[in-house]
Amino acid sequence: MKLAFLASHGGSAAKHLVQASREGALDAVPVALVSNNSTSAALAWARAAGLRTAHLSSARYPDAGELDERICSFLLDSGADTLVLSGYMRELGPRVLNAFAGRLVNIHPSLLPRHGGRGMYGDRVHEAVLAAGDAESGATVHLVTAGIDEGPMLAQSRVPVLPSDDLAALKARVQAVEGDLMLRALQELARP
Ligand SMILES: Nc1nc2c(c(=O)[nH]1)N[C@@H](CN(C=O)c1ccc(C(=O)N[C@@H](CCC(=O)O)C(=O)O)cc1)CN2
Ligand SMILES: NCC(=O)N[C@@H]1O[C@H](COP(=O)([O-])[O-])[C@@H](O)[C@H]1O
Repeated sequence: MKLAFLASHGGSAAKHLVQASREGALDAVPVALVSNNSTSAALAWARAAGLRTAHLSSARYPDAGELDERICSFLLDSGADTLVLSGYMRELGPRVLNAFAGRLVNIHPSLLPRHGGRGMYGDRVHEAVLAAGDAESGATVHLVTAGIDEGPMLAQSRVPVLPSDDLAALKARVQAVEGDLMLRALQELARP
């Protein structure tokens, strides 16, 4: 399995997968990372880890079709056969979706289908969980399809929501389970 990643910020799940690959816990070779954020920590650690990297964004390519093509070409040229979204905050276009159909996964910081869809990302998700008074939250790994967060779910990990929780506490508890959840999902995907 040749892994590529898309990340907008820290790319923590991607970093966990790279570490697992290096330690032999995942039969995969990380090859590339793309970010829409030129100052993202993900671009920095990916470069340091020897991955091919690119900054590809709507600011550089305002035409959505051209951006989709640029991302797709870069990923295919890297030799990637599997694509992981690790906190990527933009809608993927049809070229990337088609090129990696069935081998394209995303991690979302809630128990989908609750608190997902357009506009639901990052801290907004945890704020929605707290506002709804949910007794539990967690993370979901799902296959990525055209509709935002609508693809088939591959794995979920549940955490309690405590009465004392604020945004930071809930976010930290959810993020603490994301890396191993993504690893479990990729191990399943890698199985022959
Ligand atoms: N075609 C698809 N593209 C993406 C999917 C998907 O399922 N199908 N998943 C998302 C990941 N994601 C949540 O898991 C997500 C990310 C961002 C948004 C969103 O509303 N973004 C805003 C812009 C936010 C910003 O730039 O800071 C927007 O597009 O208006 C929703 C869900 C990734 N892509
Ligand atoms: N809808 C997508 C979404 O909200 N993804 C979430 O963004 C965070 C990225 O953090 P990171 O960049 O530090 O890994 C993660 O918690 C991930 O689940």
